[in-house]
Amino acid sequence: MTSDRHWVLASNNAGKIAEFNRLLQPWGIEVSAQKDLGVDSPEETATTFVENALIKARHAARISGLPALADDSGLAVDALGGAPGVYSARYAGEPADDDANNRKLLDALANVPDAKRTARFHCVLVLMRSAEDPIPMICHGQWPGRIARETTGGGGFGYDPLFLVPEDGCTAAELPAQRKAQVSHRGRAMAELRERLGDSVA
Ligand SMILES: O=P(O)(O)OP(=O)(O)OP(=O)(O)OC[C@H]1O[C@@H](n2cnc3c(O)ncnc32)[C@H](O)[C@@H]1O
Ligand SMILES: [Mg+2]
Repeated sequence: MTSDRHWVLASNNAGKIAEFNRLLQPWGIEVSAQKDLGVDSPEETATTFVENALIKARHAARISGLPALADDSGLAVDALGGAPGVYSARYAGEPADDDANNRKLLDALANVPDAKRTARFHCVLVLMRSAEDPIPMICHGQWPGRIARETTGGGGFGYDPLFLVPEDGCTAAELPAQRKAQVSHRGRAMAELRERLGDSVA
């Protein structure tokens, strides 16, 4: 297990970084966002969340010399055969634009009835103790929900304003940050990581 108390967070997404800072706060580990350590974003060339997360973690660990935590995540919509999936960030093209992605998703689902608008967020986390770590720790969280017919709410990021959370009766963008951190795909993956790290974190 890692004993290093300073990790690099291998993400450039401000929304994710805020969620990780909240989730990691009780762990007693200092976490730096990769850009604060001069680490750029690698190209996400793979077709799986797992491989893209490995690419991000390995790149950040190599350049920073620190243990690296990466998240590759996305929205899988059943009526679209799992799209946008690993391409969620660039669904409407590059550079990534959350509003354009949400508009494209609404257009794609325009003729899909409510009962068939089911979807889930996936989050794959990778923790690499070093760039050469031969046994990266890989955790997966999922969050089932439904795609709304219009955007609602100002919190979160990405597809949150379109993602209806059945138990809460609102979109993810309307949830308090603390609640999203508990129940989301990212929160669930982090809970798995926390459990597997056991006594090696506070
Ligand atoms: O690669 P990094 O730098 O971490 O940032 P990114 O935004 O490019 O991250 P991904 O490649 O993992 O793409 C994930 C996309 O999936 C969507 N997404 C993931 N988690 C989400 C969440 O909690 N709420 C809303 N949308 C989310 C959102 O569009 C993200 O841009
Ligand atoms: Mg990305």
